[in-house]
Amino acid sequence: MYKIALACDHGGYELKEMIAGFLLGMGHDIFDLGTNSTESVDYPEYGHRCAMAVVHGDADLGIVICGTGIGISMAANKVKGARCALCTSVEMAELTRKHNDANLLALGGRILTPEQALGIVNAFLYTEFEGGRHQRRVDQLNSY
Ligand SMILES: O=C(CO)[C@H](O)[C@H](O)COP(=O)(O)O
Repeated sequence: MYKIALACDHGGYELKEMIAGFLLGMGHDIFDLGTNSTESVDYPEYGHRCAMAVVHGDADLGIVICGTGIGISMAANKVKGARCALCTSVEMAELTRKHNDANLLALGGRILTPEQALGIVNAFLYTEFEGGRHQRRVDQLNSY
């Protein structure tokens, strides 16, 4: 079971709440970093907050959500050690775990259906990093 940090802006709030329920139902711990309503907020603060929690070991993995997933993934990736992947398909979620050892997943609350989002989250949580040649590349990412 994982401890998973969650953060969103107003565009991702409804999807965050649904994912939180899904994760709790599967027995994971969650670390909810907000926002906690549909009132307008600025996504950089939330993406940064979630990535800091993961990089500092307060959570095993993070999930960040804004309207598109783009801005909040940009914010998360500003944090050294964060490897945040914006995914729109199960295949992308599997490949970013296998190849990039992504430690944060970004989703678009205005882009994905709830069913698509849960499939992506499930794939992200249950796919392992393959290591090997990919480790060398992740090491390069981590060195910048
Ligand atoms: O997707 C996003 C960033 O990438 C934001 O959720 C979006 O820009 C918010 O827009 P608005 O203030 O019009 O609700």
